[in-house]
Amino acid sequence: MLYHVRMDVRLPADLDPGAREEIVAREKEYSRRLQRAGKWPQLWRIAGEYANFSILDVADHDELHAVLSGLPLFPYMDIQVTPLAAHPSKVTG
Ligand SMILES: O=C(O)CC1=CCC(=O)O1
Repeated sequence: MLYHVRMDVRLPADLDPGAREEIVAREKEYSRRLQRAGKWPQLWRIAGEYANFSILDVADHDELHAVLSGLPLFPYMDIQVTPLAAHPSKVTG
């Protein structure tokens, strides 16, 4: 199943710079592992914001929740999920 996900990152302004660097590095590694596995096929920065639009390709809502709640930055994110269905006018092939 495909999901459109918006993630807004809201790290505390007073977060220790070393802790910030460490959690962002873990986030990068976590997302790259999922990208290589084909579960995170699209990742776009929203221009001018510390936020992204992503497309996640996972089995179901439960796997989506597991992926999102496993994000190192999950405690510092606002997340909006939109499940995607096939559009009848889409040309395929
Ligand atoms: O920087 C972000 O938008 C948060 C994020 C999600 C995956 C990643 O590598 O960073």
